[in-house]
Amino acid sequence: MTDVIIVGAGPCGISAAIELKKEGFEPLIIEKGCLVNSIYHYPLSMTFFSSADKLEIGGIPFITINEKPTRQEALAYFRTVCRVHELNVHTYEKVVQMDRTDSGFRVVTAKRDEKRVYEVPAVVLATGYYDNPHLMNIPGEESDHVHHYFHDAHPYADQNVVVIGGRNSAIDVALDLHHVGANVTMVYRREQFSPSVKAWVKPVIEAAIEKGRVKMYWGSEVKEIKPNSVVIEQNEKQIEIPADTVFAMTGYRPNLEPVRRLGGKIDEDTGVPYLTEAMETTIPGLYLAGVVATGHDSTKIFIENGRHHGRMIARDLRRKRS
Ligand SMILES: Cc1cc2nc3c(=O)[nH]c(=O)nc-3n(C[C@H](O)[C@H](O)[C@H](O)COP(=O)(O)OP(=O)(O)OC[C@H]3O[C@@H](n4cnc5c(N)ncnc54)[C@H](O)[C@@H]3O)c2cc1C
Repeated sequence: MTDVIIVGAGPCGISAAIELKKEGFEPLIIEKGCLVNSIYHYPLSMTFFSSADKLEIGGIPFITINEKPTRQEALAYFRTVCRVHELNVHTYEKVVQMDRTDSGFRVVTAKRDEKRVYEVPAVVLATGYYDNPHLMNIPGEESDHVHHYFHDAHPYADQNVVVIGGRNSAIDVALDLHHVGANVTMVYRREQFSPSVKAWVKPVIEAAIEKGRVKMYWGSEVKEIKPNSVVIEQNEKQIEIPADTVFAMTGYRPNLEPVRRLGGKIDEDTGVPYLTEAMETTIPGLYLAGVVATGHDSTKIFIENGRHHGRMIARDLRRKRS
C-alpha cells in the first residue's frame, strides 16, 4: 500500500522514489503530464549542461556518445530508470488539492474527468519550477506573440525575433533562431553574460554578436511589448525594436502555493521555504525535493542535488517509522 506520495515525475521525484524504495517504502509518483514532463518540453535541440555522470540516477549509468547528453537521450534514460526500478508512476494525473489530516495528508487528484483521493502519512513535493515563468510585469507581456517556452526554431524563420535574457536558455534560443535565418535581437539587463553560461556556447554567441549576426542590447530594460515591437530603455534612452515574435527567457520560479496554503513558513526574501536538513518543511510530513526547493534563485539546484534530497528524505522517514 502506498505510504508516500511524490508529486512530480521529474528527475528529482524519480530519485526520491528510488531512495524511498531502498528504505522499504512504497512510494507512488503522481505526474500531471508524461514522465519527466519538463525535460520533454525542453527545446528539441537542447543538450544538458551537466555531464552524463551528474545525471546518473539509481545506480544506472547515463551512457552517451555525445559530449553532453541530449534531450532525446535523457528521455530514454529516465524511461529506463523507471522501468529498472519498477517505480509506481501515475502519469496524466494532476494533484489539485492537499489537506492535512490527523495522520498526514489527503491528496486529491484529477485524471481527465475522474477525481481520486489518497490518504498518506507523507508527501514529497517535487514539482520543479518549469510551470511558472518569471514574469517582468510589463504591458503586453500576456500577448499571444510572447513566449516563455521554446520548442523549435522553424516557425520563426525570416521573422524579426526579440529574445529577452542572457542566461543559457536565452542564448540557446537566439542561436537556434539565427541558424534558421531569423533576424534576432537579444536584450539583457546586465552588461555581460551570466557566469553560468555554458563554456562551449559563450564563444559562439559572442562571435555571432561581434559579426552582427545577432544584435545585442546590453544594460537594457524592457518597458513594453507592442504588437509589432519591443520598447526598451538603454542609458535612459527609449528604443523600439521591431518584433514579430518575442521570447521572454527570464527564468522560472517554483510554485510554493501548496506549502503556503497548508501553513508552511517561507522566507519571503529568498522565496525559499524553511526546511530541515532532511528537506522537511515546517509542516510535519511535507518534504520538498529538487528545484522546487530553490526559491527565487533556481540556478543553484540541479539534478544531482535532487538525488541527495531523496536520500535525506528517505532516511528521515525511516527514522520516524522505527
Ligand atoms: C533548458 C534547460 C536546460 C537545463 N539543463 C540542466 C542540466 O544540464 N542539468 C541540470 O541538473 N539541470 C538542468 N536544468 C534544470 C533542470 O530542469 C532541473 O535540474 C530538473 O528538471 C529538476 O528536476 P525536478 O524533478 O526538480 O523538476 P522537473 O523536472 O521540473 O519535474 C517536476 C515535475 O512535476 C510535475 N508537476 C508539477 N505540478 C504538478 C501537479 N500539481 N501534479 C502532478 N505533477 C506535477 C511536472 O509536470 C514535472 O514533470 C535545465 C533547465 C532548463 C529549462
